[in-house]
Amino acid sequence: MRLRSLFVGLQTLIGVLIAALLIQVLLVQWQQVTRSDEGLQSLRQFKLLLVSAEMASRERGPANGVLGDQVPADPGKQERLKQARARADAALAQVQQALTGQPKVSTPVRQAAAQLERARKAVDALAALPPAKRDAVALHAAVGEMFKVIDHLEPVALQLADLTVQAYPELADDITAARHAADLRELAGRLGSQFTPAITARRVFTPAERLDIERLRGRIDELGKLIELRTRFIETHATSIAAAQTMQADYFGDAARFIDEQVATGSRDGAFTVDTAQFAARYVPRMDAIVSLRNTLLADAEQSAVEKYEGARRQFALLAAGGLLTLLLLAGTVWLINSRVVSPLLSVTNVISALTRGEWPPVLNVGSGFHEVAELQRSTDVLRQMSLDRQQLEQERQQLIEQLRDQSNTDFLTGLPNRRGFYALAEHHLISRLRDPVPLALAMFDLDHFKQINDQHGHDTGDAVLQGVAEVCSKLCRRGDVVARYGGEEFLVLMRQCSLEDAREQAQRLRQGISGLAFTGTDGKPLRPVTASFGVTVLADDDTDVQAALARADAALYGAKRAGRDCVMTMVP
Ligand SMILES: Nc1nc2c(ncn2[C@@H]2O[C@H](COP(=O)(O)OP(=O)(O)OP(=O)(O)O)[C@@H](O)[C@H]2O)c(=O)[nH]1
Repeated sequence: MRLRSLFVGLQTLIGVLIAALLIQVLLVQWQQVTRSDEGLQSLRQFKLLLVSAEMASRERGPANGVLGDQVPADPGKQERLKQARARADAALAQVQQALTGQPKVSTPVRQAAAQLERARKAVDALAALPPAKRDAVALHAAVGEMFKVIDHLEPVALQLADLTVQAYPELADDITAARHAADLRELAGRLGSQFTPAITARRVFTPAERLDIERLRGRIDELGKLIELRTRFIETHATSIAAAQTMQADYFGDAARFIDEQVATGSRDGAFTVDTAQFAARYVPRMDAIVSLRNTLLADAEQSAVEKYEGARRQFALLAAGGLLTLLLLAGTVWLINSRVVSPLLSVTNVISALTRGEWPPVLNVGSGFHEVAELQRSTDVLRQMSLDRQQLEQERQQLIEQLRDQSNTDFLTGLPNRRGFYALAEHHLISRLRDPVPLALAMFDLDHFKQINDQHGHDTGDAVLQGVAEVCSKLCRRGDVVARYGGEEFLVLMRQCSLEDAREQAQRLRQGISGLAFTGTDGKPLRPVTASFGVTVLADDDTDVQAALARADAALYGAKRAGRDCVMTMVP
């Protein structure tokens, strides 16, 4: 596997794993935030619900006042009832609005509101009768209708309390104690209502009233103990503990003693020393401590819930930021390792591979990696540079060899192939003849009395004559024919596709061309015409080299010299 693929694959895998883990953690944390938010909403709804139950409960006091009065009732009492009803309506409307979209809990609240309307009608109908016609049973029935309102609200309170505790288990004591306090306020109110008929008629309790009063007092005591137990464990909120102590002193101390006195009077002779208004003025304010405890417990619980909710949100934000930072760091690390380690290593590998294959190595970007990698790049670049130098030297050496070979095959004076060059070219022609059999002819010529030119006009003039002869012969010969200087003033012409007769004629043309040349001596006077003697032959079909043909041409040349020079002699194989 290639290094880059491995690297990219591994990094992708790690990135995906980290991202998956991060998403999982964020999801869990977000659920915590959502749960805390929902719990907080439930707690606030719970609070509103308890307030609305309290308001509905409080309405019974002024209702009792009107029911115990003349017809028409005292305007002050009627006004108090009106205000109490308005407060109850407002509280119920508020809780109904808060519960919108939650049919499970909003329906019972709606039913409670409807029940309250029914109870009010019953109260109003009874209050319209003369006092003599308002018997105990009718009064009980009217007040009972009002109690039913609370019966509708109680399960909702329980449900909202449960939802709150599910989100905030640590607030279980606060919430339960608050619920107990609300129940206590309700029962305390009901207890007070139990005295109204007896006090109004200044009579002893009926057995049913006595039973209800005792039952209520028993439940009230029980709730008092439960509240004490719950609040004992609430250590974080000193305000709640203080409110609980105040409630114990106010209600279970002062109010309980007052109730004891009234119970004793109602059980003994019914000679109450207070009327209903005085009873209410003495008793009702003591219940405020219960409401205060409930409110304090809920306020403390809400404060804790808000803190926890904010904490969950903060933690989520921290986790999200941390996760994002981790991913960014990972991406940065990947980029850094890729650009500073992997890529430089791959470029070094490419260079070394090219070097080992003997190819031209690619350019290396030195210094793009970390210190150690850059060191490796520098070393590799030195190797690369050395290899380039070596290859350049090798090229130059090859060029030099070529040049030397050319020089060793060429006559430096005339530029014609020398003897060595002639043999090489002749061999090439002979090899070609194996594939393509064509007749080859050979002419050898020698300048006549050349020594005299040297002697009379000097070597430079002799050289100029040799160059002039070489030039005219090259011009007169066809392309592909070989004109060479065999040595001294002796030349060779190898002619392709040429019979002996054709060769002889070509030799004549060359001879005439040479004799037609005009040279000037060192003294500025023209030289006498230069002539040459020619020996011509053809190569035999089975000749594998030019030696035999050279010997015949030489012999024919010798013949031409003996025949008086400046002529052409031929010899057949
Ligand atoms: N200037 C010059 N002279 C050369 C060169 N090579 C050979 N020679 C001269 O050519 C002359 C050849 O003389 P010979 O062999 O006696 O021949 P010749 O004088 O031409 O007489 P024949 O061949 O018998 O006609 C010598 O004097 C050589 O020194 C050269 O490259 N330049």
